[in-house]
Amino acid sequence: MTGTGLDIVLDGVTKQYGGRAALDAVSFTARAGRITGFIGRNGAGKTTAMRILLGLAAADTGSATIGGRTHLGLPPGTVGHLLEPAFHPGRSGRSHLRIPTTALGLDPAGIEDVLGDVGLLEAADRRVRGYSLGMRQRLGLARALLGTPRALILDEPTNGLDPDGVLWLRERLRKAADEGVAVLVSSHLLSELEHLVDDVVFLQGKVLWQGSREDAARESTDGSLEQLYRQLNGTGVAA
Ligand SMILES: Nc1ncnc2c1ncn2[C@@H]1O[C@H](COP(=O)(O)OP(=O)(O)OP(=O)(O)O)[C@@H](O)[C@H]1O
Repeated sequence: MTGTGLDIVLDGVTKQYGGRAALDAVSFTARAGRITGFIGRNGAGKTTAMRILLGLAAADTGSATIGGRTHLGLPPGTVGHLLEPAFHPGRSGRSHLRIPTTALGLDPAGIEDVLGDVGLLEAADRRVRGYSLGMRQRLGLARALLGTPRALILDEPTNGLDPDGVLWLRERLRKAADEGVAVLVSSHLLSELEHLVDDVVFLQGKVLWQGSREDAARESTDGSLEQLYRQLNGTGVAA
């Protein structure tokens, strides 16, 4: 189960690293009850924006809020996230879920639910060192879905997933959005996002374009996100 949603809002966020702007006055809203695709080249600032939303990096100017509050001001467990997941290779998948479950005071039965959800029940007691890339990604998603998150922030969630995993994720994120959760998902796979998102934000340090999937289809000369990406970047090369 996921909880009723909260808008994810970046408002005029600028972030510089070594005098170069990774984000330049970036503003967008990923609305509750919708899936927002976050699209951009390598180095476009997607991860930086997500790190700022999660309180892992500080904006130089502007604000990053979820339901009107910064991440620090939210009750623990409000935001499920998948961002460069790190696991202890010597611990089992299940034990990686026990820690946040205890810390957040969640019902331990939820661990079995999410393990079943991501298809890791059989492998749950094996050490993560023996997991494939896709299994690690599933474990990261299980952690993001624990409890009743009201917003989901997922950086490249389809990385390493097999076709079953991709299809499962698509349905799971739609279910979350239908329950009112705000879902912000970055991906390099434009074709994957075609089938997933309600709204899109094209980022290249600045917001190049944002709007609904329907508006994107109207803007794109052939209706696809891939073509709109080409138009915005003035290039024949897709991400
Ligand atoms: N901690 C850091 N120190 C210095 N520069 C950084 C740091 N984090 C990000 N950057 C720089 O900020 C810019 C944006 O990086 P970011 O990782 O946010 O992009 P991205 O869109 O997530 O890229 P990718 O698709 O490759 O994951 C890049 O130029 C990157 O080198």
